Amino acid sequence: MAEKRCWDQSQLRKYDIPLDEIPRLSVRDPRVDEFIAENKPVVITDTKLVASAERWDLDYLEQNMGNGDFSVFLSRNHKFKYFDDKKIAHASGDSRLDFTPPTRRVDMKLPDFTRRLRQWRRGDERMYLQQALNNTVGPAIVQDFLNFRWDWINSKQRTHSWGPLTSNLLLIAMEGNVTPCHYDEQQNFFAEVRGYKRCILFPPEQFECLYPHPVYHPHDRQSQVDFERPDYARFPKFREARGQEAIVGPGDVLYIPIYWWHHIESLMRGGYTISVNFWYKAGPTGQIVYPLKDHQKVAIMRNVEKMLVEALQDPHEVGPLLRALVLGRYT
Ligand SMILES: CCC[C@@H](CC(=O)O)C(=O)C(=O)O
Ligand SMILES: [Zn+2]
Repeated sequence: MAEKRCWDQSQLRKYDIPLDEIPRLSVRDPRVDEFIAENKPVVITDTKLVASAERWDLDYLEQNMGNGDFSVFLSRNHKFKYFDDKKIAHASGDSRLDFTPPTRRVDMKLPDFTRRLRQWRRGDERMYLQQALNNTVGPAIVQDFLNFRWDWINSKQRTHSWGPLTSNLLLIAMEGNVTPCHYDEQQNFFAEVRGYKRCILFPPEQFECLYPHPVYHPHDRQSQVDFERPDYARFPKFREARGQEAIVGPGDVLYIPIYWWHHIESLMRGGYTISVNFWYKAGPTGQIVYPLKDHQKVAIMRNVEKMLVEALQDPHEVGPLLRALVLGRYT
């Protein structure tokens, strides 16, 4: 029986990128573990992982989130491109780094956030609450958190020898908000609690099509390509990018494998969305097997960049040195 779809194509932003579909498998399907073992994305349904959060809406959160401060990012447009503010200071020695932060972070109490959300008018800065769940939340939220299906997710962590859980981010986005394409160095079970999010993923081997900022740059790990207005002159291989897409809704859990690129948007005209992610450190590398996997080569490239910036001090000398090393010799 065809699932009743709660969204339509008009709610998705238009990109000129060919997209395949990420498989959706029931939590009881044994192929789920095969996908995770192979570091391949999959939408897992019926996990009940965050079923205890099904009742989370703005009113409930306002009543029960306690009086703690929450990190809210503000943007003058719909994009919330992550940046590492520690790298601004470091790179500021490099005068030619013309970095202007695309968003600003403010601390807000939950009631302030929900009020500003309700009062939001076109032209106001968009908001995106992104806060690690911690012990400042109220007892009802603690109870909901403790009632997450830790048995299921802990069994996945064990089965696949992942490292420790590092954090659960509570994500409350306005409809239409976009987290532009980037990769993380952690395994991620991305649980959708409320609303619908469109996730576009690319495998690590598409590194050459997605042109990440240099490692020393505040936008390290983020793609330089603006999906809405790609600069094919600077990023010609972006034409070869081919993504995998999933629209996740309440109760869905998307496995975002470590080092996989992902662009995530809250559907337009879909109302605010609530997600909780589960980030895990990678497991031990174990036996090195050749040829190396693509994500291992990304890790090697990161280390080479870090070593060269450290050795040369001036990041602008890295390009010329690598060109001298490669051109006419390793080409
Ligand atoms: C700050 C993290 C945001 C999230 C994307 C999104 O839901 O907007 C993501 O990129 C991840 O879970 O890795
Ligand atoms: Zn991410």
